[in-house]
Amino acid sequence: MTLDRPVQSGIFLAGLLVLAALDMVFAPGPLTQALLLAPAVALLGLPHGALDLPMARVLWPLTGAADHMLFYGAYIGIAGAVAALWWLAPGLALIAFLAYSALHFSGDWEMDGLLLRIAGGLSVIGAPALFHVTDVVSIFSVLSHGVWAEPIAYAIAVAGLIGASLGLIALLQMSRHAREALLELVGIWIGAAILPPLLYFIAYFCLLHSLRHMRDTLQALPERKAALRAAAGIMVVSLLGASIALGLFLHVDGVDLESSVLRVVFIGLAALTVPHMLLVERFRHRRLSA
Ligand SMILES: CC1=C(/C=C/C(C)=C/C=C/C(C)=C/C=C/C=C(C)/C=C/C=C(C)/C=C/C2=C(C)CCCC2(C)C)C(C)(C)CCC1
Ligand SMILES: [Fe+2]
Repeated sequence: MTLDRPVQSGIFLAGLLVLAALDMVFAPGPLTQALLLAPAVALLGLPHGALDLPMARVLWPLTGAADHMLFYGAYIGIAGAVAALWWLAPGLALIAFLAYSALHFSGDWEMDGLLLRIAGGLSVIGAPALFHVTDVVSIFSVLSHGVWAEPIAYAIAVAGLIGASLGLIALLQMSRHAREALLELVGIWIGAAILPPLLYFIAYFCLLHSLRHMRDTLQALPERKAALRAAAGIMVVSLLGASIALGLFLHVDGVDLESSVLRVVFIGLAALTVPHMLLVERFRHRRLSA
């Protein structure tokens, strides 16, 4: 299966339709949404990061156990430093998370030129806050323990507006790239408008970002079967880590289930994103200059 661009856009749009139908029929509350988010991210989102190990093996000659230990240590060390920032300065950590996420997600439109790249990155993060600011503020409050949740949500709504304006400018230029990106950007804006933020995030992150990244990375890796085997091992370790973190929040901290799930998912992703981004950008450069 080649999973070309029209297929990728189609999977995303079909996912949005399914989630919209689910939302209309069952109207899941915040706890159910969080309980849908966790397995979706675990099954469809985490694997794209699990390919970081095979990617690193292409970037550096990780031959023996010592090289691997060094890589794991650096990866977990960086992720741990980000998690510590959430502990020490949750408001700052949330701002940084949203900023570097917009940058990372903009890579999904890398092939469409700078204007659409910025439009995509800002729209993904800002669109839900523009339509559902109260829901976004309450999720941010859980993540940042209430610190700056409201101004941050309003700030990303403004970023979303800028993203939409840049997208419109790009569309008016009517380039081939703009036409290809059009369906995805329209999907993002309609999805963010009609779906609760967490369901919208499942559709974008699991069905567009993660699938596109996995397809591009697997195509660029020399040995796909070995890469998938390595990624499977990493998945097992990551899921074990996430379960331990969830248990700690629930039993040691006594936080309720919904808040615990939101923290494990988003703070976990925030921590993994920094080493993930560093690797992805390096790999991208290598691919482009090859
Ligand atoms: C290799 C390795 C590993 C693993 C790793 C992994 C597995 C990774 C992953 C990674 C990943 C997987 C990443 C991801 C990312 C994500 C992101 C970046 C996200 C973001 C998000 C956001 C930003 C959101 C926002 C919001 C909210 C929160 C609410 C609603 C609304 C909105 C949507 C706006 C380990 C550690 C084991 C070891 C060492 C080595
Ligand atoms: Fe990613």
